[in-house]
Amino acid sequence: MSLLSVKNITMAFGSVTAVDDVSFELHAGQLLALLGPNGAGKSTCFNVINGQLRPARGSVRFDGHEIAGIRPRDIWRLGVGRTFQVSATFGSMTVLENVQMALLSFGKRLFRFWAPAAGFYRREALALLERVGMAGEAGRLCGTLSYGDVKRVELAMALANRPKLLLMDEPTAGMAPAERHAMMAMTKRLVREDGLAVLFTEHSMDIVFEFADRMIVLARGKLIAEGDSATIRNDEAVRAAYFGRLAQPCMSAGTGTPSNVPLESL
Ligand SMILES: Nc1ncnc2c1ncn2[C@@H]1O[C@H](COP(=O)(O)OP(=O)(O)OP(=O)(O)O)[C@@H](O)[C@H]1O
Repeated sequence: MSLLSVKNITMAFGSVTAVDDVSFELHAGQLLALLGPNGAGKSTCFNVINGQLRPARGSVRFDGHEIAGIRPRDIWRLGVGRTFQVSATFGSMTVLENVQMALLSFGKRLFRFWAPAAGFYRREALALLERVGMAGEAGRLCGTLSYGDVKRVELAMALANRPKLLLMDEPTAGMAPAERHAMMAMTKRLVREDGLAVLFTEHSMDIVFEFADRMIVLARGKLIAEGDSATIRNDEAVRAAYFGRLAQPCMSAGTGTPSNVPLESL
């Protein structure tokens, strides 16, 4: 059975239908890429799933619960985590303290009265940092880390909630090529080892084709294709609506780095 089942969701802003009757499924232990050109509706889809937007129509079922329209915090509590494009860490706190804060935030709901005695989850925080390859940097201030290392800490923080589903918004944006590769390899390991489900947006097609188990493609709010990399590469609708634009590689918003590589070169 699917962990996440999105059925016929529609979301409009005035006259713009940002997401138009979109349905897809995601299973535990899968890495699913949500693709589409700028303005296709990817962020809107994310925001519907994490509760920031209530869809006009449709259903979002997660782990046996209908979550469309319920509060983001309640969705988070059910096990939907999220990483953001903008940094969510405190630069003046250490790597360890940032992760301890995330654990405290989660722990409060389970051990509200025990939290002060919990040693601020030092051991648990170190274990999470170990998983993302950052235990050796535990004592450093987050503000002194490289961009790629901040992203690793953010991943550890997102894992503190023990999510079953992680939404990752352009996890490799702004990273150097080697960092991008390492980040996605680590994410894939978590997916395989923990049975985590990951839904991610990504403008770098080389990353998507290398790491995603499956991909879905939106164009002007509609889901136009779904499948593995071979299916997506050869899909005429995708080439026309999305990859056709790659003949002139565009720049990824905010990063100033080339966001796409031509389909022909993959
Ligand atoms: N809060 C809003 N108010 C009005 N229009 C919005 C709002 N959010 C999104 N839109 C519109 O909905 C459409 C889909 O936007 P969305 O941000 O979901 O696309 P996207 O695929 O995430 O784009 P990008 O890759 O550029 O982030 C766009 O036409 C956008 O202008």
